[in-house]
Amino acid sequence: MAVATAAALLAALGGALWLVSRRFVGSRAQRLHGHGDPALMHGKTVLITGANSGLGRATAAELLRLGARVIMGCRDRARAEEAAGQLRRELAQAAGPAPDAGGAGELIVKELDLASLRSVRAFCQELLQEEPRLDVLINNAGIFQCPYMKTEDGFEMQFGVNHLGHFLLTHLLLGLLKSSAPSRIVVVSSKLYKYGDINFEDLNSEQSYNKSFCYSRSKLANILFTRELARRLEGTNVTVNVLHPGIVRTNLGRHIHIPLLARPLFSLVSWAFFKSPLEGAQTSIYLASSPEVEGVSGRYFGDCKEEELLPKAMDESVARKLWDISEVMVGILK
Ligand SMILES: NC(=O)C1=CN([C@@H]2O[C@H](COP(=O)(O)OP(=O)(O)OC[C@H]3O[C@@H](n4cnc5c(N)ncnc54)[C@H](OP(=O)(O)O)[C@@H]3O)[C@@H](O)[C@H]2O)C=CC1
Ligand SMILES: CC1=C(/C=C/C(C)=C/C=C/C(C)=C/C=O)C(C)(C)CCC1
Repeated sequence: MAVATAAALLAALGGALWLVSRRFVGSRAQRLHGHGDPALMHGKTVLITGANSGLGRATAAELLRLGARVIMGCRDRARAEEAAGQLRRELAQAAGPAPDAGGAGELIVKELDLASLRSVRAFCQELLQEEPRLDVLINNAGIFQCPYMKTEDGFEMQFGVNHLGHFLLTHLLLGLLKSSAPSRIVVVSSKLYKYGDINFEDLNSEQSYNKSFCYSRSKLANILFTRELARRLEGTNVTVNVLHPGIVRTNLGRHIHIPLLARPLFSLVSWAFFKSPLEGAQTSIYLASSPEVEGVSGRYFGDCKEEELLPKAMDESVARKLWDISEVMVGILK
């Protein structure tokens, strides 16, 4: 009995030490790649969708630190202004009492609801009037496993926001990206694409709705979109790449129901095993800024390295068909 208790205590102590050391090591390894030049993004304009929270917020913070003019495309102005204020304060604190004048970038908040094609069009119209250039577009915003809902235009919400909203956004900004070339498009997908399929006969999930399948389908659509766009952009000096960030502690899981009593345990587990937003944002930052990926297009990345895709994510005929149907759905082609 005494031996069993001692063993249990030792195991608990060992586990706790391991968790703490993992966090300690993790915090030292938050930045996977050195951004060498602190003014790497000076003079560059970057648009990040969903930049008020999680990965988008961390990506905005880093690119701002590297000197970019960062446009935060967010659906809720109040939440976005609050995040922008915090980011500006963090930057000022990091700069200390004698900030390097002209070194850090600039943050601009703009309203963009990807669940509304009207909002996407209004956002782009304003951006095209105000911005002479766009060097990087980061399609980051996303919604995960929500209950069945439709966008303003009647699309299943996850497919509508994660794929179709970004599809129209990219289409409307492509001219500016081309005239700003060399320029980059970065698409945030997920490893969960593996469990999705593009079921063309029910893209709005009216016959049946499975929230996990629909999330995976939208993330597979992100990859097929990237590969088809890369093909169409050959020779333009505009590149497009897609990534998965790993499992990251963000607000994405807001629609997952966890019983009240289990939440502390879940928080502990996520604290120990999930990446921090800054760790999770490394591949987005890398693809947006690193000279290493200059000219690289149509590839899939994780942890700042290229990874292989399943055949279903490389199927050119599915990618073309999805492209054609998406054009009709967002009203580019009647
Ligand atoms: N966290 C993870 O483990 C993983 C995340 N990802 C992907 O990373 C991306 C970022 O997610 P993450 O940072 O984790 O999650 P968060 O929920 O923290 O951030 C998502 C962002 O998307 C915004 N958003 C949601 N719906 C809309 C909309 N209709 N219009 C405009 N913006 C919208 C949210 O705005 P608001 O704050 O107003 O809700 C928020 O800013 C997503 O594409 C997600 O699929 C992929 C794999 C794993
Ligand atoms: C961290 C965390 C949660 C979980 C989030 C999860 C599990 C998100 C997983 C997202 C993945 C794997 C997306 C892949 O594309 C909860 C439930 C909101 C509770 C509060 C803390």
